[in-house]
Amino acid sequence: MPTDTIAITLDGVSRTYHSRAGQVPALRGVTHRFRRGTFTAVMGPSGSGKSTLLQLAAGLDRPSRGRVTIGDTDLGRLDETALTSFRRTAMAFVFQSYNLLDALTAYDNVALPARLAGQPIDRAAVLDALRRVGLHDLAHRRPPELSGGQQQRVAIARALYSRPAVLFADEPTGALDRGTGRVVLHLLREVADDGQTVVMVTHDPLAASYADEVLFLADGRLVARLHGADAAQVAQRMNDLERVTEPDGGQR
Ligand SMILES: Nc1ncnc2c1ncn2[C@@H]1O[C@H](COP(=O)(O)OP(=O)(O)OP(=O)(O)O)[C@@H](O)[C@H]1O
Repeated sequence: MPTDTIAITLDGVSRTYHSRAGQVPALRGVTHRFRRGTFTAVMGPSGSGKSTLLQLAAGLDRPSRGRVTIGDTDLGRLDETALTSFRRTAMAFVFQSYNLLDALTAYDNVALPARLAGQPIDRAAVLDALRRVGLHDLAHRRPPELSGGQQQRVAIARALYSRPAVLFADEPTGALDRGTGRVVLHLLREVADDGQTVVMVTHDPLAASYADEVLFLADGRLVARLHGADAAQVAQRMNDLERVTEPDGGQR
C-alpha cells in the first residue's frame, strides 16, 4: 500500500497502566493502518482497550511500546509542545461530552483551533461549516443554550472548518436520541467521504454500520475486522466476542 494513502499507522502498540493493584495491560501489540478518507469504528467489550487505542492514536497518551504515526509524523519523536501544536492542526475531536468551551459562541468554538494555531479566520467558511451541520442560524449561541445534538454538530462543524487530516470520535452518539444520533453519524460519514479520516469508538452496532470498517478489540488485542457490515452483522460479531470473553464463557 503506498504510504501516502495511509492516515494513521499503529505499529505494535502496547499500553500498560501501572496502578496500585499492579500492572494492567490495556493494549497488547496492536498493529493497524487506517487509510485516508475512510471511516473506521472501534468496538469491543467494556475494558477491551477502545478508549486507550483512541487516546494513543490521538497522541493524548503515549504507548509503552510500539509506534503511532499520523501521515508521516511519528508522534513519539515530538515533545509535548510540538505534539500539542501538531494535534491542533492535524486532528479534531468529537467526544460524548462535546468538548466545547461554554464561554464561547458556536461560531467562536468552530474558529478556535485555527485561532489557537495563529491562523486568520475566514468568516464565510466558518459560517459555511455551521450551515453544513444545520446550525447557521444559531452561530451566536453558546453551548449551554444548545441541545446535546446541536453541541455535537458544533464539534463536527469545527472539524469541517479546520479540515484536520483525522477526526477522532469517542461515543459521539452516546448521549443522543436515535434520530439526532443518525444526523451526527451522517455528518461523520460525509467528513470521511470528503477525504478526512474518521476513527470512532462506539458500543452501538447501528453507529458502527456507518463505518467502512469495524475493528473489534478483546482483552487489548485486535481480534477481528469487518468491512461494509450492517448493524446485524456487527451485533452478531459483538455477541460472539462477549461470549468468549465472559469469565464463564457465556454459560449461564
Ligand atoms: N488510568 C488507568 N489506570 C489503570 N488502568 C486503566 C486506566 N485506564 C484504563 N485502564 C484499564 O485498561 C483497560 C482498558 O481500558 P479502556 O478504557 O481502554 O477500555 P474500553 O474498551 O474503552 O472500555 P469501556 O467500553 O468500558 O469504556 C481496562 O482494564 C481498564 O480498567
